[in-house]
Amino acid sequence: MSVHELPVLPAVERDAFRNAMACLGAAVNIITTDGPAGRAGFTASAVCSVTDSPPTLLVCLNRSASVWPIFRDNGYLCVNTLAAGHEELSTLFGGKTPMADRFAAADWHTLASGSPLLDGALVSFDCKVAQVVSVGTHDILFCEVHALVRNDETHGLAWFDRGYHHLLRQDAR
Ligand SMILES: NC(=O)C1=CN([C@@H]2O[C@H](COP(=O)(O)OP(=O)(O)OC[C@H]3O[C@@H](n4cnc5c(N)ncnc54)[C@H](O)[C@@H]3O)[C@@H](O)[C@H]2O)C=CC1
Ligand SMILES: Cc1cc2nc3c(=O)[nH]c(=O)nc-3n(C[C@H](O)[C@H](O)[C@H](O)COP(=O)(O)O)c2cc1C
Repeated sequence: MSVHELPVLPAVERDAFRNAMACLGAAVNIITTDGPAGRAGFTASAVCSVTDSPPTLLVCLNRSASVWPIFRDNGYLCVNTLAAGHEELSTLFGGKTPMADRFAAADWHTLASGSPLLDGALVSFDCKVAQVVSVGTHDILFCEVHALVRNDETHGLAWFDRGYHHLLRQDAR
């Protein structure tokens, strides 16, 4: 049997990787949870669809974030995709602000899972965390979607080139 030698590839610097990732436009989301471990929320652009059967999305959360143990212990969360105009809220949930101040800046409803739904979000996904996989510094939370709330009147918000950009719906252009 022949042994196939795998190529040894060079490492990419962390900053070069981040500069490259800044070229990828992404939706901006506030991920929330509330339960026995308490209430928490953080801004995340590392969110994407995994499969529609069962409806599942993933959220990548840095294990060094202050909110990490709260999400680990509650096991339920809501992905609130931000709309145009939510830039300040996104920055507030982007770190280093006390949790009470983050939540005081907007209006919320409680979902079946107990997680806070952001009033005026473009769309909200109420989820149960079905599986967690650790890769490097982050946990990948695979989230089964159990309820949806859409707000079809608002425009979208994207994070691109380290700044916010409004995404207008077709009929508004
Ligand atoms: N996946 C993540 O954990 C992300 C974290 N952030 C955090 O938000 C702050 C501002 O970010 P930017 O202004 O976009 O500038 P930045 O230079 O820190 O990041 C540029 C891009 O690299 C990626 N990135 C940043 N930190 C990462 C991490 N720890 N792991 C994996 N990918 C990462 C993201 O795609 C980000 O948009 C930073 O503290 C950054 O660490 C931002 C986006 C994603
Ligand atoms: C635009 C933006 C996108 C972010 N995306 C992520 C992400 O996908 N995953 C993540 O772990 N942190 C992300 N962060 C950083 C977290 O929001 C931040 O670490 C979190 O609020 C916890 O901060 P704390 O430890 O000060 O509480 C992002 C920040 C910003 C401003």
